[in-house]
Amino acid sequence: MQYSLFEAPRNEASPYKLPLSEADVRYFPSALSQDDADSFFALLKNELPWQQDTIKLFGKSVKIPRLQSWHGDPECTYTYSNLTMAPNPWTKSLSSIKAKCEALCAQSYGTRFNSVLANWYRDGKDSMSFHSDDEPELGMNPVIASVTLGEARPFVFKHKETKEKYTQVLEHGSVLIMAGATQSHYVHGIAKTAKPIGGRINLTFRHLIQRAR
Ligand SMILES: O=C(O)CCC(=O)C(=O)O
Ligand SMILES: [Fe+2]
Repeated sequence: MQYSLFEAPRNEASPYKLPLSEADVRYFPSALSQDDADSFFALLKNELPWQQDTIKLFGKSVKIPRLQSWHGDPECTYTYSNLTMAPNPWTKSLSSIKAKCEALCAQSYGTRFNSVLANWYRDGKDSMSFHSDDEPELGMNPVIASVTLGEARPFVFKHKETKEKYTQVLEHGSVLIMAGATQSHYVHGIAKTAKPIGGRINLTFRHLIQRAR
């Protein structure tokens, strides 16, 4: 059977390009096989040193509504909402998922990642508020690869000027690549839900630029 361009099965070789103006976002629904996604979920859940960090918001200390773990090459210290994190080392699973993301990026961007922020959303009460990944150490127009394991959650983009929203459900084993001017024009986030849902791990692979000391 022949597929027309529009009926082509969604697979790793043909990402879905999100219909967002002034952005470059590609979605690979089954970048990881079901078996790999299942085993990485179980491994990472147990092996990463998850912690609930505290950030300063308007002068007040607040616990973030999820657990996090920051990993990367030794020089990759990261500052996020006044929180400075020294990197934990790469684990075998993280390095192997990183290689997969680099392969997906190879043709269009050639990005090599040197760090990853892991987030553990324990249930529907855990969330991430709207933000852009636009810290100076990410440089202009960063390429960020976001891997989802576990419960699928809606990922919402909101245009900074028009406020227009677009939602992509991020499924188990998927990879979403944000590139180009995406961070300049959009914020993104994961909302809370009252539905009884399971846990989700998200990994955002990043390339940090070293600042001159
Ligand atoms: O959990 C997600 O899908 C989003 C994570 C995210 O935006 C981030 O880590 O910067
Ligand atoms: Fe983000």
